Amino acid sequence: MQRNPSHFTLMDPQVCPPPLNSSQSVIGFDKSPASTFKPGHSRNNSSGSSKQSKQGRDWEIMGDLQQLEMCSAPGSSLDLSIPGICEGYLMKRRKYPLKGWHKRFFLLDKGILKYSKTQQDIQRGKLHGSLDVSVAVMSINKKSKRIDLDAGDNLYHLKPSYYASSTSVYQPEMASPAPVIRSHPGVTRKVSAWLQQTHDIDATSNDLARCQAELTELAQLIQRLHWLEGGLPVTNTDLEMRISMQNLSLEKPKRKTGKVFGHSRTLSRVEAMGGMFTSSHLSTSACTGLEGSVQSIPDYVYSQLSNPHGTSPEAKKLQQDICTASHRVHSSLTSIHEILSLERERLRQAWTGPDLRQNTSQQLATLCSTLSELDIQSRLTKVHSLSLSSDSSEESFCTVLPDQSGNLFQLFTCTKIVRTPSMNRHNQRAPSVADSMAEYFDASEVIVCESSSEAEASDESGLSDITTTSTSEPEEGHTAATLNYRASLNNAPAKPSPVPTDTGRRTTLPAPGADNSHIGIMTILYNNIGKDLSRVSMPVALNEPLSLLQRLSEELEYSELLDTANHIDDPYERMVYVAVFSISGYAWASWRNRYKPFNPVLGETYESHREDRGFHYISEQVSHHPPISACHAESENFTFWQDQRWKYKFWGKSVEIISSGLVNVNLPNYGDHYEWNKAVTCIHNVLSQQRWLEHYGEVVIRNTQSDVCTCKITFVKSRYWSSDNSKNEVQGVVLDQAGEVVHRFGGLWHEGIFCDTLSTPKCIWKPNVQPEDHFQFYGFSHYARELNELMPDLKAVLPPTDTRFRPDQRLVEEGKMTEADKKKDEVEEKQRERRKEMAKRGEEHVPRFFRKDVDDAGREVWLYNGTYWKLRKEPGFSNTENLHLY
Ligand SMILES: CC(C)CCC[C@@H](C)[C@H]1CC[C@H]2[C@@H]3CC=C4C[C@@H](O)CC[C@]4(C)[C@H]3CC[C@]12C
Repeated sequence: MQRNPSHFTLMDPQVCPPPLNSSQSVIGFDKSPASTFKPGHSRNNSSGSSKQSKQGRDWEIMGDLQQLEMCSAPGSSLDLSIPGICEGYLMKRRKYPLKGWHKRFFLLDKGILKYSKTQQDIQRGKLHGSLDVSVAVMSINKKSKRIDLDAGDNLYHLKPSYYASSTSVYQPEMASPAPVIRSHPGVTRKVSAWLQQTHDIDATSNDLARCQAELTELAQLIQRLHWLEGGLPVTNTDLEMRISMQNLSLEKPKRKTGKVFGHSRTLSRVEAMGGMFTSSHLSTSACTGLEGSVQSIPDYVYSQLSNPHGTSPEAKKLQQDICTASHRVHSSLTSIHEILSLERERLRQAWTGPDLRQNTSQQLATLCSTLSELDIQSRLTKVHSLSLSSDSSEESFCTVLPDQSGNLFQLFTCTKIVRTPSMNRHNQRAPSVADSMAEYFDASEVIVCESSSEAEASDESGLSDITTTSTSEPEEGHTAATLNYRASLNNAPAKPSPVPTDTGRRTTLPAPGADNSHIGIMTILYNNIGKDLSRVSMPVALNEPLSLLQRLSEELEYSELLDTANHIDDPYERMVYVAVFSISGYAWASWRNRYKPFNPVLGETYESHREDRGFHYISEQVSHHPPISACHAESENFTFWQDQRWKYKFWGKSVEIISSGLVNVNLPNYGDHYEWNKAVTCIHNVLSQQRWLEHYGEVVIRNTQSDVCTCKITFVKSRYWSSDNSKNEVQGVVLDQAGEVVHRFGGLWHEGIFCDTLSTPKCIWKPNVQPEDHFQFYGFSHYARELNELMPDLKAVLPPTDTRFRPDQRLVEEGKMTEADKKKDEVEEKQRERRKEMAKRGEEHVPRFFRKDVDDAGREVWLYNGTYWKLRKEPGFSNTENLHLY
């Protein structure tokens, strides 16, 4: 199996500046072991380039489109002109509303792909969306003729229209081989703008060309003159050779001869003169009279030529021509010089001017990290495809990446990971990029990651119909409604919080979050290709001081909504409150995109006993393969439980997190049992610092105890123009048995939800105000800051498996990153040893506080076994046998 990235060609060194090397790749690259980047690749090596040989069965790497382009000399058959407009119908996948493939008119112009329902719409400027292809990662599945375009902020799934439906019109222009797309992302655009302004440079090159022509003319004239005199062509070497043959010295002449040979004396004559010819003949007293200086050979020739003695009229004419030509050359060169001086001055002014000076270093830093990420990303994809080359189960997926300059594309293979039941356990394949992302996010060993084609298959099978919604496109109706909800929310009076705000707990963390912007995420993945990633320790600087178990408990931050619901007699209104509770659990996402939670080790627990809120919560990591966190909370007003497992889809720039466990709530006063799925969480631009999170898809809430009503909530995908107003929209309806809308509500999941169909329309929920210094402290809310606090009274009663005792997480909280890194390795190593030991004994880990069960629909669920709080009370964890995980 080939995993060596060494034959990777990213750019042609002859034409382009070479890509950054490891030490340059990321500005201020960190010193952590995981981030030492050793590409060791040789450039311009054919094995990684153009139309790469087949990798595996269906795999093909087309690595060097850009090279072809760049190397093509003027006049070669390759067309280097700016591509024209490319347009036509394509099928675009959408899952909500009207799930399926929809025919859309696409237009690709200057690297921007726009689409609309019809050509007329595009012409009228009525766009449905647009995407900058130059910044997108393109995956091509040759078999199913599918293209996925992931531009970080936008994700398109496309296929030619004639594949999708027989009724659709065949569009030859779209079916023809895809044109090589050249585009101009940010910097290139600026440079080209600069170049366009410098028209004079073009004039300079014209001048130069003219100069060259004149010089050629001059040379011809000289030669003609020479021949006219009956001589042979003269060159420096020629002359030198003859001089040396004559044993002539070019040194200072010893004596001065009064005799001056006329210009018609040629070297052939010199030769003929034999010993008579001395070095003094090279001293042209007629020209310089400088006895002591030795002329250069061209000077000599020139002086000979310019000697007017005994010239024929024809020779005279030639001399004149030579002079005129020389003058022309001189004036051309003068004007070139002037232009260059002017340009130099312009550049100097621009450089010393405030604009550029201020921005340059920042721009450079961004540019460098973008370049390095692209570089690494491309290599990673390539290496990844190589690592899978012996696996025959992949389909032909081809990833097209923009190169550094953004002008051209490089094609690499990506993979389809076929999901087989055996994959959940001991599978033998090499880790994939997708897995790597999964591993990276939760440091687990194997997570199933769907490829796009598989996602489609699962779509079509109706499986995860709701949860895999990745293209819940915004509707015009949504916008108008959201505007109204927003206005209502703004007008709604600020409600005093029903839970006491002063909890007596800490309001800040011991230390601010470490800056991790220098950590190249792709670099980490790249460095660990081919390794078992569970054995690779991720730099702890990427972690926030909370574990996923604690993170899940954050979904109860607005538990008062359930308290209220448990006292509402009207089932429809009750449903509204349950729905808004489910939305409130997503509010954290607008502030938390820079760090990842700690992945709990198997058997890790976390309790949250909130007397102020009237509930107690317990959670446990019940499975490591696949990672499953189970939790359970109880209060007099509700019971809340869920077991979450998630899959990742890595599209090249964004990661979609698809949770598969259901969330459950019981309201004891009415005997209700609500259950609902989770929306998809998407981390856009995951590899860069412009990362942002979005939730989208449809969530359906059912009451398993009564079919009086159901609720549908839509997390609307942001629009392509992505103004802040169109982000984070959410809207829902409560439907009665007949499917009639009883209530409507909506708003933004980070700003609040308004319901206008209640007898008194009202704002149901607004998130708590974020602390002012939240950016400094991991984006944590007041609530999140309290989660890892270890008060002395708690310390005495907690089991040693509680997350609060995790030493690495505690060190991160204290800002001691180096120690934390070391401790994290130890904790992970301990977990591996425990696993090995158990395997040796043939034992399987049995969770302590949860048991596996099967629900009415036949799904595997993890339910609380009711022992935690009892044991905690009697005999107390200090008197029980506990696991010692850290
Ligand atoms: C590059 C890194 C540092 C970016 C940050 C990644 C963050 C945003 C990712 C990493 C792990 C992710 C979490 C993994 C699992 C779940 C459970 C699911 O039911 C809701 C989403 C949630 C809670 C995810 C939210 C986003 C998350 C926290």
